[in-house]
Amino acid sequence: MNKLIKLGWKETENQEVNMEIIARVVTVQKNSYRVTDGSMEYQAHVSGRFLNEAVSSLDFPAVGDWVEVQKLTDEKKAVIKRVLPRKSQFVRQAAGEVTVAQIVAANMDTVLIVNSLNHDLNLRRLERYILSTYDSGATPVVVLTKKDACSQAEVQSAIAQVDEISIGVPVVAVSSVTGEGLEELMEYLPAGHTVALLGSSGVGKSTLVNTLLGEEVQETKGIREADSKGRHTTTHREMFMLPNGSLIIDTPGMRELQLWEGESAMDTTFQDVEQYASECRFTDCKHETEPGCRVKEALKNGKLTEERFQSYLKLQRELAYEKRKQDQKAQLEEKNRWKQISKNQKQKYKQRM
Ligand SMILES: Nc1nc2c(ncn2[C@@H]2O[C@H](COP(=O)(O)OP(=O)(O)OP(=O)(O)O)[C@@H](O)[C@H]2O)c(=O)[nH]1
Ligand SMILES: [Zn+2]
Repeated sequence: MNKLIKLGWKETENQEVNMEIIARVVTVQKNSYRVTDGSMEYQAHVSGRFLNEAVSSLDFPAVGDWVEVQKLTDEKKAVIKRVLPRKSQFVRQAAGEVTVAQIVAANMDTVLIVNSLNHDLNLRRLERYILSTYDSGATPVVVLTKKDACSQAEVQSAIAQVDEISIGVPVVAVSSVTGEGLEELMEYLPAGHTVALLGSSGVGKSTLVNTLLGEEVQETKGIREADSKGRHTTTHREMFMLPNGSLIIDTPGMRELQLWEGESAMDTTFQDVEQYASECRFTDCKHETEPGCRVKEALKNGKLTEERFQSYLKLQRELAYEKRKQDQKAQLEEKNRWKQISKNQKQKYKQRM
């Protein structure tokens, strides 16, 4: 039981389960998983019954999940019978011919939203990441990296800009080169806390993780093992423990969340829903109770799944939020412009007198 707490288990949750059969998913491969019970790692598969009863891709285990297993200790194998209810989850719409929703991280307490100080600070994207984090059920912390590459004035200006849009969200500036800010960051990553990383390519996520891990643990990140054809493949570890006992989730899927953004996502990812919506009787149809709603019709006859419709609505909400923000900013700029004009006028007036 103590072992599970070390893995991030919270005593207050899931009280009625038998601790002896609980494990946590650390890596997801194609159809198999690596799970740990705190003493040992197992290669795991879902049970036949699980496969039969699974309704959606969201039912399958994800990195960070707590699962009920049957262990075959001698063979270091396990069968996954059930996924315990998630405390938080990040869902990604994997675009392709058929769009499947995919959980890229589960049961994280905190999400580190990583941005680089020496690149353009994309505040819109940052807002979106903050929103997605709240939506996921976790708490966001904004991390601004590469502090060493910036002047103090630049750092302060960036923090001020971020503070303005991320009311109440902690902002920490760090450098993986000098180690500045890392101690402060660790305050948000106490032992037993599960943390996921979110941020665009190149902002310094890997470097940060490696710095926090310290050299001697670094090599656990890629375990080399032989696949079925005897080739050596590198298994990328997706969840690992920092020396202080906090757990870090860093999955490729989390990294790709960045691709799933903006209006273009609405067009490409939800083309089908947009098509239905364009055929609704009313152009401003909310797809709720309106007559002649093609979206409701598609939901009814199964052409559109409820799950997909909900993702669509979520993205729409995000875009609407963004637009509102942009409008507010435009209004503010307009106001400031008039303020300036009237100030100039006043000055002219004074000079005349
Ligand atoms: N000056 C400076 N450079 C850094 C720092 N952290 C990372 N870098 C550099 O930034 C570049 C990108 O760092 P990565 O850690 O690979 O970035 P990432 O976010 O993991 O990128 P992906 O793996 O593509 O998602 C590398 O060249 C790092 O050496 C830092 O604190 N200071
Ligand atoms: Zn409609």
